[in-house]
Amino acid sequence: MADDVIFDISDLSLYYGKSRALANINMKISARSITAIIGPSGCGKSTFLKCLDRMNDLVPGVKVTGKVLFKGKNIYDRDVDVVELRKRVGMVFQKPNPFPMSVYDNVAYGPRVHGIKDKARLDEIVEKSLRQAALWDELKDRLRDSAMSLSGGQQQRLCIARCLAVEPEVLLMDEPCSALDPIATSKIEDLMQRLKERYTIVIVTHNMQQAARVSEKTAFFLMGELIEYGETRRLFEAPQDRRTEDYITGRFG
Ligand SMILES: Nc1ncnc2c1ncn2[C@@H]1O[C@H](COP(=O)(O)OP(=O)(O)OP(=O)(O)O)[C@@H](O)[C@H]1O
Repeated sequence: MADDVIFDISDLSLYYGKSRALANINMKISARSITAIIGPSGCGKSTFLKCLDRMNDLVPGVKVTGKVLFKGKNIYDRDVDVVELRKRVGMVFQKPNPFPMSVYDNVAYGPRVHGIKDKARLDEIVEKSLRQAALWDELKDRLRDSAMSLSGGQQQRLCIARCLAVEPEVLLMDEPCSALDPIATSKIEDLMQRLKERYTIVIVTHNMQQAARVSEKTAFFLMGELIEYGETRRLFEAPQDRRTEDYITGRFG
């Protein structure tokens, strides 16, 4: 359904200096669904993800060509406010990276930066965000504790809550479970299933079982190219490209 497309990417290429890390990517990402990005190390998964909120702008010598339409507007246009873009498109990283401050202050950080000062309003946002991240019951009596005292899985859900606090539309997740044990991983996966009713999620994962479990669509990247993209079940059960088949059956990667 065309009206469900939130990102429409065309002819996207990215160069680090002279070296091309992404080559002519064409891809449409559906709203309120989970899209998984898979592929061997160095194929450009993280680079691609970072193109969706212009995090690559921070790397010196980067050149991006092509278009990334977010709800119809090219985010690489000159008039785009990158701070506003990153509010709408949040990022969760591989290693949980809470700020060295209390649980409450971590979640209130973004809203405060965006000008919300009222204590009652902040309390409300913190509770709502922690509830959405399935952390409220665990942490409601520890709001003043340091975020660094939480377990790795709790820290990662706190980072998700911190993203949700500024009411984004998209969550980009770069291997969000790679530092977590299976129980914490399954909590994050459950959480993603609940969040996709309201948010668009794009997840980079090395774990093909995870891609198969959580996502509606999967994109397979190889050496900066998008080799195959489609419905997750179809891609894993009946890959159309030999290279996809080789990768998912473990023949290389
Ligand atoms: N800041 C950078 N400067 C120069 N080259 C970079 C930079 N970041 C990534 N690259 C190169 O771009 C290519 C793609 O890297 P990227 O991190 O996107 O791959 P990946 O698929 O996410 O890898 P992994 O699964 O190992 O995290 C690699 O060859 C990498 O060395």
